[in-house]
Amino acid sequence: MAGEQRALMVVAVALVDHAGRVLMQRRPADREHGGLWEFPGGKLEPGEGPLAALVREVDEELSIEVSPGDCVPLGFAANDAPGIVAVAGAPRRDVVLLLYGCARWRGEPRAEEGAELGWIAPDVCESLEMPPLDVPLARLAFEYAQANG
Ligand SMILES: Nc1nc2c([nH]c(=O)n2[C@@H]2O[C@H](COP(=O)(O)OP(=O)(O)OP(=O)(O)O)[C@@H](O)[C@H]2O)c(=O)[nH]1
Repeated sequence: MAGEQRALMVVAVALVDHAGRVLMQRRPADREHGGLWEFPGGKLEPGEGPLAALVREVDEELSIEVSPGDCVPLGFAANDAPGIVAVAGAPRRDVVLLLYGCARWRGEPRAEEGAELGWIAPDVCESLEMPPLDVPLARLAFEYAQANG
């Protein structure tokens, strides 16, 4: 329906290496959720499907190439679920975050300007501060990393 308010759809990837670590990105300090560690990704553009958005976002944010066939849906999180606590100062809106796992890519991941990248081991994950929807998805990411790293 015209003018209907829909949830913001965001797609993200858990890239895993052979040591079972997961690539995470620290958001630039001056942005929403600044300083928090998240799975790389971003918003779907109008008319775009989640896999197309994922391929585009990893190219833009990490300068790497992934094939849709190498990306496995791991799960999703939405902020109307019980237990999801918004970060102070973040706008109130419905967001759905779709997480994919991926163990194959071309190129060397590079951080975009102002961001930082880290290969995160499972034992370090607990100590990272993340945006609310990335928190429940981290468990799925590390399970995938353990099975596919
Ligand atoms: N990963 C993640 N993103 C969230 C959560 N909650 C929430 O509002 N978002 C928002 O979802 C959007 C993700 O898209 P994005 O990564 O392309 O956004 P951005 O601010 O980096 O880039 P932009 O300049 O395109 O807006 C951001 O506006 C982010 O703040 C969450 O819990 N996890």
